[in-house]
Amino acid sequence: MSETLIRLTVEPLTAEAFAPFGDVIATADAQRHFTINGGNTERYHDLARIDPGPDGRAIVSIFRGQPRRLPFTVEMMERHPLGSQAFVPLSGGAYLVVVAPAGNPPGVEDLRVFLARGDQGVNYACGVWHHPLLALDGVSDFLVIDRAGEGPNCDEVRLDEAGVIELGD
Ligand SMILES: NC(=O)N[C@@H](O)C(=O)O
Ligand code: NI
Repeated sequence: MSETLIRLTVEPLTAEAFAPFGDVIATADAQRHFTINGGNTERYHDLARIDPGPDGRAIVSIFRGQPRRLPFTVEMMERHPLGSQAFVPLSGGAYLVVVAPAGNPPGVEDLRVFLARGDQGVNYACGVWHHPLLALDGVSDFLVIDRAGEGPNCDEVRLDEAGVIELGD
């Protein structure tokens, strides 16, 4: 395995940029919102395509992530071939999202890195490669919606070349 460490570019998370990988769950990106409850509440409607697959069941969990130290070296990626996986921050801190298109195992050149705000969630579409949770600002809770059911639903790959994430210039 090469010892090359490539510095990865970090992009701000936007629905447009993330569209090839899934959905951004945020009020600012709602295609549709409307007032309910007699005017008390605004519903930001249908923000993500939750896909537990034909034989699965959507479940809701909470992940309590320890903060990652920067610079962070991305050495592996994973995917869930049988269902989507959504992360919605509950603690309000920023976090990192590292993804690559579904399909063949990615190389470091295929990685996209996004810095997500604490008011943005993400939903990885079925089979999209991603790095496991990368919380930044302290111990962080995330509501997670993904699949329970039969069959292996987590493939992991090690990258031939690692990528390094640093924030700031
Ligand atoms: N393994 C697990 O449930 N977590 C990962 O899928 C992840 O994306 O954090
Ligand atoms: Ni995952």
